Amino acid sequence: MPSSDFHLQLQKWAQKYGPIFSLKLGSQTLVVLSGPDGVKDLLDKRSNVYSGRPAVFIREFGDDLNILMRTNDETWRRQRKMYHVQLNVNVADKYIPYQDFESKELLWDLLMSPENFNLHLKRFTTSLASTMAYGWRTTSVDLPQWIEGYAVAASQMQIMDWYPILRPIFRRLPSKISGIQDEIIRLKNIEEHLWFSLMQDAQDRMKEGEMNESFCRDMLLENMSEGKDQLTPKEIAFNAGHAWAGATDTTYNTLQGFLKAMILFPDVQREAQKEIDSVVGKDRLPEWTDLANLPYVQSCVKETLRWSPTTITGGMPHCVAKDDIYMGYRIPAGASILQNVWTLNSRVRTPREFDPTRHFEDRLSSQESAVQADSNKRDHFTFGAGRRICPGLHVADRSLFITISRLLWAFDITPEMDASGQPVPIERDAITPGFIVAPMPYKCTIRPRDEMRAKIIDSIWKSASESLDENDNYNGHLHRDGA
Ligand code: HEM
Repeated sequence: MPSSDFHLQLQKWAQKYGPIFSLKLGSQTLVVLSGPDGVKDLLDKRSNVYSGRPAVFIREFGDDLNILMRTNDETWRRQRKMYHVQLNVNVADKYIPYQDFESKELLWDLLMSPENFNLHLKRFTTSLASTMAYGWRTTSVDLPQWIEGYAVAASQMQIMDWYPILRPIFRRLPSKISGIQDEIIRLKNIEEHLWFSLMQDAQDRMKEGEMNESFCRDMLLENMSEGKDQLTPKEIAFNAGHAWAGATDTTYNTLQGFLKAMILFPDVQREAQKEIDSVVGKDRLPEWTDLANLPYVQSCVKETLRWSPTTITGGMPHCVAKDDIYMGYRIPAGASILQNVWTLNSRVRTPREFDPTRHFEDRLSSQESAVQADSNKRDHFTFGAGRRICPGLHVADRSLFITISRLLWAFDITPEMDASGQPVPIERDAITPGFIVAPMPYKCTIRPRDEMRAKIIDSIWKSASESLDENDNYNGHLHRDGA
């Protein structure tokens, strides 16, 4: 197993062994799907047996309420249903006022200090996620560090995933030898306390009559009505927390990929700006309602998700519930099923070219595209598949279109120049290691396209920020007015 560029090794193996092959990790089997048909035939069509999650060791600490990791049991079904009810295509528009507002601040931040573009993108995505999850904004980028702590602890314990037989021994190790167990318990306690206090805060604000929409508030309201699929308070607290976590890095990394593509493919940037100028004009920002009239920009969003997939191996593997046969191969019960997203997204002609025209005929939303009967026509595989497909994809579609169209309307995005006037080179395919990846840090120059646009950004942000209270938070009118 390579310690870096795992996706490239998977691609090589797919070229050698075909669209389905397996790896033996200790005593465990990992089946790798690298072709659209395998994804459709197994994860979609046989979703009754391919929708579990592998029993990774870290799940044994705490109550296993992280929906991404939980297997598809009764609790997952209720948790997932709540996501569906609150984030489906008919209700996803309720978050547009937040996307509108936060993207206005993003434009203004970039106007003021473009050299800090990465920090601004991070604040933007974190704040967007916290407003959608809880209804309050994040004005700084000091994220809870325990999320990263988890990733480190989980990777240190990977051997226990490959050899489950070692788990009882590991659990008996004195903490001064293992140390990791204590660290995980500490992180779990921090997490639990945080999710509960945030939910409590949402409840307090509801009592005070606050009107702002949020996933947490809407779950609490939904749960008050009679129904057989009630969630416990702890399940609500964890659902909200994991919506926040699920929405943050994914959107942040995807936007970093977009800016990088614009530097590397200036003709695409110009073409998209031309479309925006002819449809939207100079005097106003693009809106979600412009989607149908901006096919090239919508194609840029699709191409960003294809070209720079943050969930490069599908986020978290699925797990198969019983022995199965596919294309003559036996897939054993309990095997993990990994979506080789990098390879799946690279099956097009000239895959490392950022070419929105390949999506030009495809006006489908991410959800519609992901369930197309002809799986070869799917725009990309970055949101996963089957019953575990990302439930936040309608919200993500809106966040990405609103932000990308506005960045293109407002700015020219170009490479940074060195002292001799030459562009600082950027390695096209360099990405961070891990399972949720981002482009390796790069430099770029972001300038308003003209003086008038700079003035418009300034005045739009000034008037938007008038709707904030003394704590820089929404004052409750934001949603109702859509202002
Ligand atoms: C560009 C943005 C995003 C990308 C690329 C992305 C990608 C993914 C992927 C690949 C999965 C696993 C799918 C599978 O197992 O087949 C997933 C799961 C999930 N995503 Fe997203 N996501 C994004 C945004 C969001 C947002 C905005 C939210 C919430 C508002 C969200 C919430 C979740 C949740 C809760 C799960 C776990 C679902 C389950 O295991 O049943 N994601 N996402």
